[in-house]
Amino acid sequence: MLALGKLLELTLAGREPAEKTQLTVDGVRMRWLAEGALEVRPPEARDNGMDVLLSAGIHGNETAPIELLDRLLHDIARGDVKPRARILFLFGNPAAMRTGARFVEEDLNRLFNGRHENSSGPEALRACELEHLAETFFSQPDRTRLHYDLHTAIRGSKIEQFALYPYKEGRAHSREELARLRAAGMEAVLLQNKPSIVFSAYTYDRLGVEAFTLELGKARPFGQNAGVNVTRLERRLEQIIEGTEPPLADESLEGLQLFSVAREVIKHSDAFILHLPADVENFSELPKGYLLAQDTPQTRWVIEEEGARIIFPNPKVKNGLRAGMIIEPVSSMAFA
Ligand SMILES: O=C(O)CCC(=O)N[C@@H](CCC(=O)O)C(=O)O
Ligand SMILES: [Zn+2]
Repeated sequence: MLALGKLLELTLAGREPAEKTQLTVDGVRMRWLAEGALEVRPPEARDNGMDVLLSAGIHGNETAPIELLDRLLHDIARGDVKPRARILFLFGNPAAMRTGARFVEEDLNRLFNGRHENSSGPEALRACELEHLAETFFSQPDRTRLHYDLHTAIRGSKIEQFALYPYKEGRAHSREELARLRAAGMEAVLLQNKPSIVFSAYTYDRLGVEAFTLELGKARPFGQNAGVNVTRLERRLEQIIEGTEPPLADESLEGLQLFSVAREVIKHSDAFILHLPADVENFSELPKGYLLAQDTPQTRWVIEEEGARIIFPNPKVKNGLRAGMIIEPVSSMAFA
């Protein structure tokens, strides 16, 4: 296999490849761009006009998606997968991946859309670099643009695999993309209703990409991901890359649950208390009237929404950051 197919090995070892560009037997060009960043380009005659950014390891301890991208890249380097799309593979936070930690100094996925400018640690520099890599990759005109930022969650979940769909004022969420997510095995989509500072929100908002954060299961160390079933996503990614995907208009949304964000719970101070058990699962239901969290001075989050659920509860985040999201169901009729 071509040495550049071993991007994960290079990244974990903190090494640069001796040769920065290599060609597969099928004439697919692989180009190492920076640490954890590799561009794959089909021969011009085979290029189908699609640009796909696949990122993982934005949180260093979320290894199942990293292993998935590693397998895809091996298959391309061996010539077993023959891309018709241009692809940018990104391993987001190599330093955190090397230590198996979510981050080194601060959460990389809270530093996009300009937030990195207020900070100077390793993650701020990396967020800036990732923005530039994505911007350059998506700078070619008149191409179809897709970004899947792959994650696993800190806790278990009542709905195992789901996507978060960023928001931009005046831009509609796409039914075809929802159908593609369903076909890729996602069981739910959370439709955001305000701008955000995560990586997928940057590519969606600033670069006009159809972009999503995908949650694939529970975070575990390398080699311990047998419980995270990414088969449907992996097959779909191969189809997207090879340009063999069935027409999206024919795909149904059946089985896809839709939610929207009712409220974000922001931790303001060290006095923040979250009234949930430590092992609560994502998508757990919250009854009306329930005191979910409190903070000073006199800030209380009491559940008012019908059918409310919690995702990503985390009282340990830094002050000023999201400590959970209260979400509510949305009818899929809007996309009928
Ligand atoms: O399990 C958790 O609490 C966090 C899992 C995770 O990393 N989720 C992403 C979601 C990004 C988004 O809002 O699109 C994150 O929190 O960065
Ligand atoms: Zn994550």
